[in-house]
Amino acid sequence: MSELLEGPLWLVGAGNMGGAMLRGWLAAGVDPRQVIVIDPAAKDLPEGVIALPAPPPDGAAPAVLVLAVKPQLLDVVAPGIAPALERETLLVSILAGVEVASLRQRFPHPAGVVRVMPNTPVAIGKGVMALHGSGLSADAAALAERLTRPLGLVEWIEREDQFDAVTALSGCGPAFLFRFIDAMADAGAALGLPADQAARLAVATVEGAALLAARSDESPAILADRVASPGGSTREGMNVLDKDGAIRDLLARTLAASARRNAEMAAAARGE
Ligand SMILES: NC(=O)C1=CN([C@@H]2O[C@H](COP(=O)(O)OP(=O)(O)OC[C@H]3O[C@@H](n4cnc5c(N)ncnc54)[C@H](O)[C@@H]3O)[C@@H](O)[C@H]2O)C=CC1
Ligand SMILES: O=C(O)[C@@H]1CCC=N1
Repeated sequence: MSELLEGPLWLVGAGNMGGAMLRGWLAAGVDPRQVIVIDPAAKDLPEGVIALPAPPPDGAAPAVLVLAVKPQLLDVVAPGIAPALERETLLVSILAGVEVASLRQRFPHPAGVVRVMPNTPVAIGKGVMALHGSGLSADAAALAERLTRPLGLVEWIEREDQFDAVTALSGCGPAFLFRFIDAMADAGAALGLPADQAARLAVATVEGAALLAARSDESPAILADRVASPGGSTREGMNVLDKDGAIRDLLARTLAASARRNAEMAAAARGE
């Protein structure tokens, strides 16, 4: 048994996000034999992890149940899983837009429920995990922390109604940044660089800038000013990004669209 986990963890759905969390946990020292993946189509599972198409027939409940299927599949998986859980099982859901009340409706036994909004960099321990708990004992909250800390930054979110915003910012955020990296690389190639070299430069520039921002006491605005010498070339470029609030407006509309979609998924899970 690892120190992270004292009983079995069932992972329902081991696709892009569930699989990334699983790799993060194993890298953090979880014993693969403590994990049961319940996913009829799981691919490329790490060695030692038990994979089953349905809950194990022995009737033993898991210590932790992690729900990681598409939100639209909630009502497909819940009837098969819910009866196998007990009051002490910690229910962890990463389903975008599915509220605690909607989870409790489908999974009535667990006392403690945690909504987690992760992102894919958890696979390398550099993720962001936003947590919102309901009915958590001190032990259950500590278990949720132990499980998420090795995967990256953990932030507890007081109000569940802030989850759509968190999802848009840090849950969806990696995809927006990957688009930004591609667009920067394409722009460099359009100026005459070989495409593969432009791609390497773009990734390394974003990596370095993000690490510098993370480690610096200065705000990103100050760090940007440090790059932009007065009358120099950075200022000319930033003038394009800043014209009429172009980049702020673009990101405000991008996050608002994602948050809106989350709210729609929440309504669907409420049966509206
Ligand atoms: N991909 C991401 O970056 C993030 C995803 N999420 C949430 O994670 C959840 C999963 O998303 P992804 O991993 O991207 O989707 P995915 O499609 O990659 O993975 C879903 C997995 O569920 C499995 N599955 C399908 N039917 C099943 C069933 N009846 N029983 C058990 N497993 C079944 C599939 O085989 C697949 O492996 C979603 O609810 C999403 O909102 C949350 C944060 C970030
Ligand atoms: O696209 C989605 O619905 C999920 C939520 C956050 C990232 N992926």
